[in-house]
Amino acid sequence: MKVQLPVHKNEQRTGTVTDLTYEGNGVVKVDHYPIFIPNALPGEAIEYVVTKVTKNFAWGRVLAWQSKSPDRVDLADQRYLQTGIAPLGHLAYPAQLRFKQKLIQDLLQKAHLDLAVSPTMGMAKPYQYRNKAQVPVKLVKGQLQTGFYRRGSHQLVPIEDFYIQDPVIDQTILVVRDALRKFKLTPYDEKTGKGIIRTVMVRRGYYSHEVMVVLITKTQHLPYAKELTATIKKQVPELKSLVQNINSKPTNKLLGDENRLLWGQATIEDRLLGIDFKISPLSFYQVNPQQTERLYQTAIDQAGLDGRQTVIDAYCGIGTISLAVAKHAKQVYGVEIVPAAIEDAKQNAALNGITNAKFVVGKAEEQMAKWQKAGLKPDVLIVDPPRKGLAESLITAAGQMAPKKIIYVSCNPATLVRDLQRFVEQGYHVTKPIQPVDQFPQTTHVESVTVLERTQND
Ligand SMILES: C[S@@+](CC[C@H](N)C(=O)[O-])C[C@H]1O[C@@H](n2cnc3c(N)ncnc32)[C@H](O)[C@@H]1O
Repeated sequence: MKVQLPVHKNEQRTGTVTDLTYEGNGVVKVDHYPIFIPNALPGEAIEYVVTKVTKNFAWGRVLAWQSKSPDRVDLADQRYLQTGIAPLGHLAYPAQLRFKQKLIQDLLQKAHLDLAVSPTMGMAKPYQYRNKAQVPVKLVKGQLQTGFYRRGSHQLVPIEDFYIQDPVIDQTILVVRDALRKFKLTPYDEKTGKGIIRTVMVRRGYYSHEVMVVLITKTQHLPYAKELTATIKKQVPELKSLVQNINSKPTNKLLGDENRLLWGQATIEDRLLGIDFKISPLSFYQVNPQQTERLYQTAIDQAGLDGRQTVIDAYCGIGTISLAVAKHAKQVYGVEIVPAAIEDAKQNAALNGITNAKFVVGKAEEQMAKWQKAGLKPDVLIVDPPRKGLAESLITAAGQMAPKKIIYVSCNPATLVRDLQRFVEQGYHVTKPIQPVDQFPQTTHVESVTVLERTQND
């Protein structure tokens, strides 16, 4: 039987936006049927056209505004919305912070969890914060360009000012782009498999100001390598490392496994929470150092350490939290699935003279069960999982290990709320308002810190 839908494709309608989705799209409802409309904000009356219809929802595009939200800001460049560089760039920053707080509140309410959420900790300057850029290189109208892909496509939109990146990184990308043009290096073409340059990656230490440039190539051979090096070195005074990374596979994966040092050092250094880190082209490193410090400091403060505790840092990555915690704990154990990250964590521990942090490669859920069987009794468990949240077996093992406190650093409120319900079943309860911290201003990402304590002592 054909379902009668309340709207049809290409229909022009008027409506009032009632909500903003977790992806930053406005929502207009027709008889409870939602239509998602980019660049439309709650409270706005709009004329729109329906662009796509499915059984449960539709998509639309704004044709005109009859009234605009007081929270709307005129984004100077619409390309930031089109590419997804700044999907909330049209929303005033205080409203972005409220949006992130409300997103967690709404999910808690849906799950019937009566918990408080503090106002989101924001940045004084919520742009130009990223310490790393990865920009594709493509031929556009016959000219080599750097920029960003249009949302949901591989169509390059040329961009010079990336708005949320350190401006020195933006300038460095232009130097590299112009050097590639000068020596007529060809961008890699996904369709034909021909061409040389795939992506340019630039990192700059927030405290150290050291710059690393990585040219990701399809081919082993990089023509004019000497000339490119000399040009980039001359025009980027803070350059410390210039690397060619070879990625010859037809893949969406950004980096290949092979690095060739073209000039300078193989790594750059920066600091986080007073700890020095060496960063190589393949290392994971947090992209908003200022807010990472606030996020992790919040987590560490909540752990209430006085030098006597044993702490587990599950999903420890390169050990940022573990190493910062080590100063305030008796012993720290970190587990992480990526071997290279654990290598970095060990090296960073040595670099900083930290001897009370042990790092293990493995799945956190399996390692937790092993530690539990071996009789490890942590006082505090810190978890900082990827978006999919915690494995149920980890929560069970945590329940059996019975740490007094669990600090949950989350980058996805939906899985956070699911996991909080499971922790309640394991005898834990949330003792403080959940603290959102804005790690990615102008985007829809929501990070937060939650403190759980054991309900009954056993
Ligand atoms: C949000 S990051 C944590 C970053 C870390 N706190 C840092 O500062 O480097 C999540 C980490 O979990 C790791 N991971 C993903 N699944 C895992 C698993 N099953 N067990 C252990 N680690 C895992 C990822 O490789 C990633 O490093």
